[in-house]
Amino acid sequence: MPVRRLPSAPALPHPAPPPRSARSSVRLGPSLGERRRRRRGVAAMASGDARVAQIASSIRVIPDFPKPGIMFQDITTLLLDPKAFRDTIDLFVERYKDKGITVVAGVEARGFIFGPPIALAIGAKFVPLRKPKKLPGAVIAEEYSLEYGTDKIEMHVGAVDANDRALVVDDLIATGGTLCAAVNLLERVGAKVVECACVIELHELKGRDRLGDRPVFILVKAD
Ligand SMILES: O=P(O)(O)OC[C@H]1O[C@H](OP(=O)(O)OP(=O)(O)O)[C@H](O)[C@@H]1O
Ligand SMILES: Nc1ncnc2[nH]cnc12
Repeated sequence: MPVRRLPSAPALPHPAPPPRSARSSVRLGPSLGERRRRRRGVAAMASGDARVAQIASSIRVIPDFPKPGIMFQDITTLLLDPKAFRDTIDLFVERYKDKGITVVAGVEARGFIFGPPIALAIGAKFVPLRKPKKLPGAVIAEEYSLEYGTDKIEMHVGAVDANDRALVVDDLIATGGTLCAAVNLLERVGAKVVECACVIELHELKGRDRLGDRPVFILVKAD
């Protein structure tokens, strides 16, 4: 299998930060990490938590994938960095552990990476929202449009009910179509959607607008 070379994508994008003592206390313009993130199309969301900057710098951006013009936010490099991965899960768990959430719904495929560890840590069940024809039982389905195409997600009937308080987890919000479809599935069975949580927001695509007043929590904003 030929290996595709990605000149703009570093193999190991996690240079160790300099020791605190080596950093200047006076900032003349953006930090080196911030300049790197901006060059690569990723900006840390101003959350005030130091862990977010490291998470942002661990995400690789691949231009023109899967189509020309798309800046693909690749979270697989975040997964290569155990500290960044753990910090990502911890930040979500810290936010949701006392919110009475009974179900974490993860969207295929990348919501299956972040959703289950959050669900286990907060003592909630995990429900996979899957692409069509993958779930064996009776399902309800929602169609939606994407930044690069259309798709559908399905949920098992009976997995979630009107007594549930739900958290929807995915890696990224772009146009908001996927999260909107996920929220619709949960609300159709009467669940209360407490919040949607994503690692990355492509804020220029205004996905939040599509979700109306449903709250979305994100760690990293990308251009
Ligand atoms: O906000 P939206 O415009 O709906 O886009 C966001 C969705 O797009 C990506 O998944 P994708 O559909 O590429 O599927 P995959 O995770 O199976 O590759 C991403 O993981 C989100 O689920
Ligand atoms: N730019 C992007 N990067 C990664 N996943 C996406 N899903 C939709 N747009 C995306």
